[in-house]
Amino acid sequence: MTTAQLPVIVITGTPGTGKSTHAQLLANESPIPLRHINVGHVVKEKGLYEDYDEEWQSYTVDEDKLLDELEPIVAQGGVILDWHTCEIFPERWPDLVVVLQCEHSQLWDRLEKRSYPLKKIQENNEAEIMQVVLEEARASYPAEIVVVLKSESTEDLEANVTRLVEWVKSWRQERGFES
Ligand SMILES: Nc1ncnc2c1ncn2[C@@H]1O[C@H](COP(=O)(O)OP(=O)(O)O)[C@@H](O)[C@H]1O
Repeated sequence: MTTAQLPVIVITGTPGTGKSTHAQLLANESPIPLRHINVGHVVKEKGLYEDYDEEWQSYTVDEDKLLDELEPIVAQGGVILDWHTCEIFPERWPDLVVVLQCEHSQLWDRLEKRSYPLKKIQENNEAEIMQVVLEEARASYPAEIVVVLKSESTEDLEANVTRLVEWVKSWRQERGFES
């Protein structure tokens, strides 16, 4: 947990479940400044990977370099870490871990629109059915900070972000910070 006056929120879930959409809307609607960090973009922009697999269209991330890059940013608080995996983040980092879920045939359609290779769509779809990311989150963080939210419609998105904004406010109030 950060000692900063602003929380650290991880938004995770299988690719396509809506992490970036949620993180951006939360950053826009939060009453206090929250910086949306798309971790995948940081990996690419800063070259924090060992390899790129053409066939799977995915990067093998250099986890040590990535953690070194993120540590000072996270230490300031007020960040939303948006990534499809969360287990590499140290347990002390997040105040809240949001796992987004989406019905798998809808997820398939979303991934198809991204022109992912078929096997990458299949792999992600199976991971969603098997709740791989949720298992990872539960294995890595205390149960009380892990929240599962459905992300299948605009109504879900809006309700989830409203709920997260309320959580941010109460997190600040509980610690005696003005909101
Ligand atoms: N709750 C939702 N309802 C409808 N469409 C959504 C929802 N969440 C995400 N989407 C759509 O699904 C696609 C993938 O969303 P994105 O936020 O990029 O996912 P991720 O960051 O998890 O890969 C986008 O086209 C987005 O508009």
